[in-house]
Amino acid sequence: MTVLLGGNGLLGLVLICVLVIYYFLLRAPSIRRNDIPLRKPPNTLPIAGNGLLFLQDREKLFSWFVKCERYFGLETFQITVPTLHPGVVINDPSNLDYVFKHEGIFAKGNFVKQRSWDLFGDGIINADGELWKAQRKAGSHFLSTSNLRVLTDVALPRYLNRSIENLGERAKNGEIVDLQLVFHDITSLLMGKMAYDMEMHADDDFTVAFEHASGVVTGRFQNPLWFITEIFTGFGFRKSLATVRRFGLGIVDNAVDGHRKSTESLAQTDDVNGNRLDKVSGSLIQSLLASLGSQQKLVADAALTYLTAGRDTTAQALTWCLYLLMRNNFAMERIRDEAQGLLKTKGLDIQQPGSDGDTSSSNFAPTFLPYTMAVFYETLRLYPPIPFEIRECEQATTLPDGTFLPEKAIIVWSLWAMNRSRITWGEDANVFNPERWLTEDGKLITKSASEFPVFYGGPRTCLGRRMAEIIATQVIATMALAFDFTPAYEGERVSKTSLTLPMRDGLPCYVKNRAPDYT
Ligand code: HEM
Repeated sequence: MTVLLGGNGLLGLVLICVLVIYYFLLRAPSIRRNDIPLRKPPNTLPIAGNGLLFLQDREKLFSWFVKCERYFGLETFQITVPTLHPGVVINDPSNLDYVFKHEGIFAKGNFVKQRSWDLFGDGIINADGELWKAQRKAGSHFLSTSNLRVLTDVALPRYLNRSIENLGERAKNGEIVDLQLVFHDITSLLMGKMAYDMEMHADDDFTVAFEHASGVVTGRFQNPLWFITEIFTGFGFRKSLATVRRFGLGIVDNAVDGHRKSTESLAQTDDVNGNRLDKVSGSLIQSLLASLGSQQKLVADAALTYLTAGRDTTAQALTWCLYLLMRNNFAMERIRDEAQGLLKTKGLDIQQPGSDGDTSSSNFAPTFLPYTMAVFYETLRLYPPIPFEIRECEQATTLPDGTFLPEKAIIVWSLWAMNRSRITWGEDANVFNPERWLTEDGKLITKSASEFPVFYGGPRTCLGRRMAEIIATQVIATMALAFDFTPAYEGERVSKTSLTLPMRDGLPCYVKNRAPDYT
């Protein structure tokens, strides 16, 4: 025990006392199915339950969830962590469907909010009721069809072409390039400009601080005594939070200032695309200001939550996608064939980049590239950017499989494990196989949210799915046509501790120009 707590004997003693008090005084109210207690994972300890397991490295935890899914199949099983309310793990899509459809019963609850409050405050991910509605409405306005057209026609080609030019130069110099940073920069610039009318980059102070804070918050879900250990270890966290908060308030100040300036002088130029982009710029933060009023801290929370929801998830998905494509050259070649074929049918030999974009980006819209979309979905299946979900029962309820859950019970599902289920995905569930997403005549197969929950489901389904898909097909197809990528690392890549799924140490690779006209 003392080893677990970094050799601190006093903390070890505190932990043992808490465990004993918990065991004798606060034992869980019962979760059951047909009046029988649920099965527990093998190796569940008498007092510590599964608590020690959650202190492990996340890769081991991911594997444990996969092992449990193989062991229990679709059966809901119980987990116990000292000091916490009783919990279950679900793997059955019909139970998940029930969760998605009963938002009022399965809330984030105190369990999630207490841990993530420092980072997200009342941002949409944590908000309920009117606060949630107001932020969702602002987001729907930002992600409207007309704004997404500006993304496709102007913003994305502009930032993607700049990135391709830059990569082309670095390729000529034989540099090793971290693709995770490249993708993060594209999504930072996109979200920065369109949502907040600010120039944002992947390596600015805020991003580094946010990643650090996100890692600490994730640790809180694994360590039931986080509020004690953070007294000793939380200095870096508090520093990161201060940077994050400063940045959030900076977004709000910039928006208030920008709004004043733009209403003073709405100068239009002859640059039609530039004008289109300028009209959309900052539309998310302006909508948030309009709907949440003058509460600066609240608007800042909302802005930061949208930023991580939109920017980090998408950049991470692209990173894992290129990682998988480097390991599966057959898929890279098929993407190239599909993209070339599409350009030929449109009478374009190769897309013209480097002109600050603003043209032809809709060539690579998701509907025209089913194979590329299949690769993207297969990536999200194997590397879901949000790998775990946790909810708390606001009231007692019974799942479709007959599992009774008392009020306050915790319900967990691991997308990492569900997406590797042989029952749902077949014997080759662990294998990267984009074909599983296509019909015999090459059309994209759609899956229900409960079978493929990477974008969540029900009323709180991801608002930015369409945006992510537009960015994905455009970036993947363009990169595949422009460059050959070779790994500059050995072995497999894993993720680092975070609420999402960043790749640990990035994705370093060698880049070679394919089409000379690209640079
Ligand atoms: C591949 C990329 C993406 C994935 C896998 C993804 C996944 C998810 C998931 C799983 C949730 C539910 C989170 C929770 O409440 O626990 C969610 C919510 C959300 N996502 Fe995404 N997302 C992606 C991209 C985006 C983009 C580009 C945006 C645009 C800004 C966005 C905006 C949101 C918002 C606003 C919510 C909160 C919805 C609500 O609570 O009503 N997402 N997303």
